[in-house]
Amino acid sequence: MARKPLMAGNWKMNKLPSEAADFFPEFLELSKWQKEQVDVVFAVPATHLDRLLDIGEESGISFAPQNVHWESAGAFTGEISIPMIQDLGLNYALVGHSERRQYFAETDETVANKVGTLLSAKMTPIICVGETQVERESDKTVEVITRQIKSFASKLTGGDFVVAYEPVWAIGTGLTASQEQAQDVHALIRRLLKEEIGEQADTVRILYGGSAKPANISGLLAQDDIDGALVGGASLKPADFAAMVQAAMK
Ligand SMILES: O=C[C@H](O)COP(=O)(O)O
Repeated sequence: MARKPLMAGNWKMNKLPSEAADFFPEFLELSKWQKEQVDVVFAVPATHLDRLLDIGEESGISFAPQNVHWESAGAFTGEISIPMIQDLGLNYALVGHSERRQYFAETDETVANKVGTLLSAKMTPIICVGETQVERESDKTVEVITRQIKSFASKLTGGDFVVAYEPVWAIGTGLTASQEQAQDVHALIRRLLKEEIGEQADTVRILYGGSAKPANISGLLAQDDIDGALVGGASLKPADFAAMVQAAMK
């Protein structure tokens, strides 16, 4: 089944709000991005979102928060709600990134709650899963990915969502999963989704993340179940991310 590729940048905690807009003219010029061919999303710090609305409107780029809370409002100091994001007119939100799981005590349960609230709000979660180096070396990759996918499966009651497979050992390390390693886990994720949601699993986009860059993106995108990428470091450089979006248009 042909799925429209999705190239997502994750800026993490980088760039100042006043610098953010400067990125896009160069990116658009270099990428010659055709929005009919590839979707482009940038997950940026929440402080940047409001400033980027005009660029999103003019270009068709989607902007997204890197995290949201599952409750709609209340006494949750420091958190951002899904209605706040929707009020800006945004559609995507990143959830369950391994850095949130590792440093901010995000659990399978909180990820599932966020997925449920986003889907109820008709938004599109980009749900991150992935094993650590210790888990891979002890042959626990299948077990961990299965647990993570099943943890939010009961929330998948309709609506669009994206899964990002990010082996934790490949994030920001320069180590990339080989095309075969990545394809094996992507195929596993699609099989697990099929058990939960049937044939709709064939329409779900599964992104690869972990030291994806211009030099390795084409090989990854050539795999049957790799429908795009979630890109950290290389998404901070207009020329690098432009080259990756171009690779996804071929
Ligand atoms: O969300 C993006 C990932 O954590 C990948 O980051 P990276 O491309 O810098 O390895």
